[in-house]
Amino acid sequence: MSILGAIEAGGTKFVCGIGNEDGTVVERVSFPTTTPEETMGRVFEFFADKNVSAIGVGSFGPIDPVKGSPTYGSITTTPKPHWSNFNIVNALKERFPVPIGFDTDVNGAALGEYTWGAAQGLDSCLYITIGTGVGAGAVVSGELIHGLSHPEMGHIYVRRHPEDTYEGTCPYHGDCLEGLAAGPSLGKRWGVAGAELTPDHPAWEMEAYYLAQALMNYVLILSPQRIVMGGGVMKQEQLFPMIRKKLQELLAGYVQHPSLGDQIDEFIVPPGLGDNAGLCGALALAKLALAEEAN
Ligand SMILES: Nc1ncnc2c1ncn2[C@@H]1O[C@H](COP(=O)(O)OP(=O)(O)OP(=O)(O)O)[C@@H](O)[C@H]1O
Ligand SMILES: [Zn+2]
Repeated sequence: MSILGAIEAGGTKFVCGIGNEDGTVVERVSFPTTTPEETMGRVFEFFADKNVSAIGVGSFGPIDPVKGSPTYGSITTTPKPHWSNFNIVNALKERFPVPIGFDTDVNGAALGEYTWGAAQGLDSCLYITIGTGVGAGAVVSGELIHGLSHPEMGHIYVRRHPEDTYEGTCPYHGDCLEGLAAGPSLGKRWGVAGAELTPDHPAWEMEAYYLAQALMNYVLILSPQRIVMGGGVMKQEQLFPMIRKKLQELLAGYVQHPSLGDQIDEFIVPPGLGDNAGLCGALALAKLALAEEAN
């Protein structure tokens, strides 16, 4: 079996790992994201003696994941200092002459859940993370979604909760989904970090209201067979039943399917790969790159 390399390239930290085609991670390291030179130096050092057959990168964005585009492989317009227009794929290729898979962190996580996790055996799934930001990726008919670039499903507009006067944190849109529902918005709205709010706090009803609206839009547009919800905020397990119920209320019976009815507990689920969802996602991108190279 081939040895595969995985890089979860986050805006705060990078996680590098080694694994195999079963989705098993055998070694991992993590370090803070500083400058591209320093951070990639540590990546090169980690993989130098690992003899990997392919490397997958699940990256923070926005990125250019469209093969054939002149800027394919780069992080494009990030406000993060030094990383704008940095081409990760080219940097890796210069060092390691193996297939490199590259996609958004959330497209990677969707592929990982589809390949080894909570969406195994299905044709489609959507993965959404509610963390420092909100992002979602999807597999549809067995393929990751790309287009002009990649979907940005965390920045959709949602109807405002009647009792919410908070302006929203998104630097681009103010009160888009990410602005109203990502982890930092909880702290700013309620004056206490999300992790400190008790499970019966009204914050969670509002949070579920926003997330259920987002899920309704994804159901109506993509019709995924399963929705996997991860990220720091979804550690609040009470959100799952609240989101399922609100989604059913919002859909109001318009889309008829058992997954939206009495089987909704299996439709909206936590990551099957747990806290490894991100790294396994990158591993799945490596596996895909290796398979594409063979074709
Ligand atoms: N138990 C918790 N309950 C509620 N919010 C939490 C909890 N744990 C973490 N958070 C919030 O989740 C956010 C961090 O999310 P996460 O751990 O997914 O990190 P991240 O990788 O930085 O996020 P992103 O994927 O957006 O880059 C913070 O805003 C934090 O306040
Ligand atoms: Zn936004």
